[in-house]
Amino acid sequence: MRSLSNDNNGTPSLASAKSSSKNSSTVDGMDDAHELVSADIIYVDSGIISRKYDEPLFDEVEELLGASPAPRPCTLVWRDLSVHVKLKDGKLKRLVNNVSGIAKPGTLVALMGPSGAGKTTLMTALAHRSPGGTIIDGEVAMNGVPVGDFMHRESGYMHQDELFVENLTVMEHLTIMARLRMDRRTTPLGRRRKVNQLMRQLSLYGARHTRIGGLDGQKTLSGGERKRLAFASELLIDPGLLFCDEPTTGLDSSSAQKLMTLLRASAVQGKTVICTIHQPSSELMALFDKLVLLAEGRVAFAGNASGALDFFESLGYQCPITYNPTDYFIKVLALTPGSEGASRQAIKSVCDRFAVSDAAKELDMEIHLEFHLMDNEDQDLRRVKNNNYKPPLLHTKITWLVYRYLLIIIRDPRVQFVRILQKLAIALTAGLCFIGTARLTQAGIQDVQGALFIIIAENTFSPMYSVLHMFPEEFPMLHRELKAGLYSTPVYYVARMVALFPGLVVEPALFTLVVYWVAGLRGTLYAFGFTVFLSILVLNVAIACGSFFSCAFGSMPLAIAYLVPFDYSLMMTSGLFIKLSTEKIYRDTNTTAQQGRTYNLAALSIISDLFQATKGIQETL
Ligand SMILES: Nc1ncnc2c1ncn2[C@@H]1O[C@H](COP(=O)(O)OP(=O)(O)OP(=O)(O)O)[C@@H](O)[C@H]1O
Repeated sequence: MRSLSNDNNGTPSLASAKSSSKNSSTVDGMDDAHELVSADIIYVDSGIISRKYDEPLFDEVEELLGASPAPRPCTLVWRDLSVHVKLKDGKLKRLVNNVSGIAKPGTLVALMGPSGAGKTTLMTALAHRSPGGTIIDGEVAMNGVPVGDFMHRESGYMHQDELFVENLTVMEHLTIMARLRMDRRTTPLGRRRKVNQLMRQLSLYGARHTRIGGLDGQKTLSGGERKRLAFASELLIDPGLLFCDEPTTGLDSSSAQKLMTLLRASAVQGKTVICTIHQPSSELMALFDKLVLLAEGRVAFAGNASGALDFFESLGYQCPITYNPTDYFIKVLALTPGSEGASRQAIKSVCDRFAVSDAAKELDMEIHLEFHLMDNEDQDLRRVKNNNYKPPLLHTKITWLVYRYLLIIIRDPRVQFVRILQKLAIALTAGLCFIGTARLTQAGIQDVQGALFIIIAENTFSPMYSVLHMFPEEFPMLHRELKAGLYSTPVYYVARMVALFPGLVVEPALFTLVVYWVAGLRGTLYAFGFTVFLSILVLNVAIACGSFFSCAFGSMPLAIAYLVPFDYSLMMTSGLFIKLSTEKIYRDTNTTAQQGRTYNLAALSIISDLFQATKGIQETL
């Protein structure tokens, strides 16, 4: 019988890395020090997969992840877990179907299955990070406590597609994350040490001043470095439980190996690591302790990787000698194009057979025991134990978020410079048009009105449209950070607005100053000050209006489509073009109108315009 093993001694990859790492420094040596060589992992015909971690391998773990204190042991257990989403037509779609499992401290669990099997859905449900609109049935508990918001501080979650504020450097990102995530009792020195330690351990120290995304032509982080940075961000709080969604996707085999070795090291340290992974090589697979195979939202196998070969063989699925076993399992569990019905039947049969297998019964017993212990223990006491974490204070979060947004604004001086130049150019052009004409005489009254209109219009339309992209661009990261419990929506909003504030004052003041002075409007301090004050207010209202539309419609094209008829109607009725007092009164002549209800014609036309435009846009979209 064929099976997988690490090496002839049953000694895993980390141990094999030890000798080679002796000559290299911890900082830069990690890249070559901890690589597995293919000779370390071979197929053997012993009949049993004998990959064991007999030795705790603390030396190697320390080299990889430093001498941090052992994490709090975390046992995650889930029973009869089903996940549904509500579709647009109101129907429920089941993505995960009645699955149960357990992940214990010090184990690295592989969650595998064909694309669309429900791996990410299951993992987000276990991590208490499911997107809104998801309906979860069943039980999930960590260390005997049903999962809840505490999962944000007790667990780390590495997403499949990592999102960063691209303008920041590695060090800035980690420093800000440390301020937003770490316990508020940690001293500044402790935080700095942690950030530096993680950068060294994850080979990011050399790139600490490199921008994550950078501008054209600047050096930016590689795919592997980005993944390691995401990993470092999660390790800041030393979570006992780590979820990793396809951490190796997009990496070459060497970078994937390094990252998986780090995850292995985390597990050896005592963490519980659950990781979805797509078709890992035999070398990578050898790093996992447990394998969970999902298909069509159901468990097709759960247990030691060795057992999977035996289980599939017992069903008549003999893995060809030339095949990587994990590739073979996925092939068996994937839908075959053209014969989906037969594939579904075969998958159902595998899942049904696993449900009544000895491995499943053993697993059930373990799970029941965990829940039984949970029922018999004082949950309040457990909660108190879990609640040792003190989150950063509100003002700390706001301050560091403001710092982050200010960095984004000033990081791209070219844009700021061009914006200021543009403002000055428009102000000069407008002002020059009114030189010598904007006098407070009967002849000059139209020009004064024109100059004032330019001041108001420039402080309304361009700022209103310039913020439309802001929220839709930030939504993905905002959602993720809200889900991770880093801050709340009001904290985000306050920080965003505070960061915008300098621009909200400087820009209108500068513009008004130039137009006012060049056009030669009334030269008293009071008149000038009052005009600047009104421009600032107008600009703030415009920004608020733009923000509202960008939040309400979620995408820039949609927000523009709704905003144009809205601001057009407001402009028409602003009093400059039509005096409201001269507008006709519309009197409704039907029954209810006879009671004397009157409507302003302009207001009606705005509403009707808006509805027409909205209808047209919705039809187009
Ligand atoms: N909000 C949703 N509405 C409808 N279907 C959804 C929704 N979210 C996920 N699905 C469907 O649920 C199934 C499982 O999705 P999930 O992302 O968990 O799969 P996965 O196993 O992680 O796949 P992959 O390996 O490709 O990332 C997929 O068929 C997906 O299309």
